[in-house]
Amino acid sequence: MNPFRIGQGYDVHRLTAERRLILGGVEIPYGLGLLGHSDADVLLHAICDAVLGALGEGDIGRHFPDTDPAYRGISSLKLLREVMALASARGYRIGNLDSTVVAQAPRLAPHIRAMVENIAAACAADIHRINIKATTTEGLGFEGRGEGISAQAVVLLEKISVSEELDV
Ligand SMILES: Nc1ccn([C@@H]2O[C@H](COP(=O)(O)O)[C@@H](O)[C@H]2O)c(=O)n1
Ligand SMILES: C[C@@]1(CO)OP(=O)(O)OP(=O)(O)OC[C@H]1O
Repeated sequence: MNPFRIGQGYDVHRLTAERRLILGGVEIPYGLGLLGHSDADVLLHAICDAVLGALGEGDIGRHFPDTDPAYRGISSLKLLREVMALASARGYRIGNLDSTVVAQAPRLAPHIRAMVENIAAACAADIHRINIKATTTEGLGFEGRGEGISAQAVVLLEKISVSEELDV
């Protein structure tokens, strides 16, 4: 049985007026927010896709269709918890998770710790297993023009050993 599974995820959402900006489950004060069927948390969507990829379970749209009213406005932390329940049912937990948010603005550094804590809690993982980076594109491309925000994530899932499950 393979003790490790690796996955990657990528997502983009458009910035628009009259939406709140939510990244990593943290509401960030900004004049614009991300457009989507859910809360459009682009970072959590990339992470969900990375976990689903590691499990060989397709992508977020397959599990939570954007045609289903049940997911309208939903907190993406709930989606991440559901994805992690699937991982746990298969006997996997987060080995480590690394991610990058690409945003020209706002400045995300002051919010990274709260995002890490939210993601660690949703994944039932130690905060030291979760890393979030932020970068601008120096004004280049759609993120640089402030039209949208993208995020990328890579996750390593590790098999929970039987002895650990039994706590012996
Ligand atoms: N939205 C952002 C983008 C970047 N940061 C922080 O600034 C550092 C430098 O970014 P560059 O794009 O100029 O390389 C970056 O490493 C982040 O720490 C940020 O907080 N919010
Ligand atoms: C998260 C879901 C939930 O319906 O909707 P959106 O917020 O539109 O996000 P996107 O990444 O475009 O598609 C995935 C959907 O599963």
